[in-house]
Amino acid sequence: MSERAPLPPIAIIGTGSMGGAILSGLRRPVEGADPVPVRVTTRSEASAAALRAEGVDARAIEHDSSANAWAVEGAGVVVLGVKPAQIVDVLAELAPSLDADALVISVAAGITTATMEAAAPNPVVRAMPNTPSLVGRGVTGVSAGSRATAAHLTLADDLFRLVGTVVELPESQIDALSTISGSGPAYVFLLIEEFTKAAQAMGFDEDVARLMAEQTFIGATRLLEASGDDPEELRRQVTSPKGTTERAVAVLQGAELDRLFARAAEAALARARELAAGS
Ligand SMILES: NC(=O)C1=CN([C@@H]2O[C@H](COP(=O)(O)OP(=O)(O)OC[C@H]3O[C@@H](n4cnc5c(N)ncnc54)[C@H](O)[C@@H]3O)[C@@H](O)[C@H]2O)C=CC1
Ligand SMILES: O=C(O)[C@@H]1CCC=N1
Repeated sequence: MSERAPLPPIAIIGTGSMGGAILSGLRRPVEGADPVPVRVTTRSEASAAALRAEGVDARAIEHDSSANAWAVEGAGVVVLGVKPAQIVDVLAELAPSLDADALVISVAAGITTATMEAAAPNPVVRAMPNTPSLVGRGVTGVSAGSRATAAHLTLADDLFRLVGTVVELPESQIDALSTISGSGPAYVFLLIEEFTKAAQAMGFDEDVARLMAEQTFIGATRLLEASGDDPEELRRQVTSPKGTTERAVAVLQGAELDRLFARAAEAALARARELAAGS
């Protein structure tokens, strides 16, 4: 996360929530390191203009139909940040413009390296990041396709290490990782939303309710990180015997919270398989 490995020029095709998070990580200044040259594209001219206003080399396909070809010209790494259903078409369209050794990295849910390899002759890596990459605290699973060498995988690792932690794993586990760390920030934000509503139901104004809910989550996760203790031990420290927390935790466990999380992850996995099948 701290040391920046020298990276070749990078193109990001599709700079929305996830592509934008990766872009922000890449643009964070690192002492003693030159900025990584990055070209990015979006569909709409409005979002490309907003990026240009922040100093990003951005073009929109709506405005310039050759924008994607421009972005990949001379790029050593091409990150595909478009929707899963667009990956094959976008990659096939890009194929004639790609440098032969350019590494293509897709972050799309469900789309396999075999599917990408059928669309372009380049080496491919499949990655599953998450939006905390925006603040350098992402978790990214990476898996190499059949044409990618160890050096290509290292390149993908180096790129995603700039925006957080990287886990190398077999492609058969990428969808499962996605159900936990890829989607996980949404589960956390949902819990904060529900926690806020519970505070409002107790009579607090929305501002105070949000402050209590958000700062409690942030404080608890900082404590988890700083202490190095297990979450179970930290929970025990809050749960006084015969106290108030014990009652609340009993309600949550009585609602089979464990099964609920397992079911949610299974639902996400099933959807990844649908996306892989093109639906
Ligand atoms: N949002 C998330 O937390 C995560 C998303 N992903 C994956 O990232 C990909 C993108 O998802 P989001 O960022 O959420 O979607 P998004 O809708 O925010 O971003 C998609 C971007 O692609 C651009 N775009 C559409 N067609 C294009 C084209 N032909 N050429 C160039 N740009 C084009 C759009 O303008 C937009 O900027 C998906 O494949 C998703 O599975 C992966 C991990 C986490
Ligand atoms: O919801 C999705 O399909 C993407 C993949 C993981 C997080 N967002």
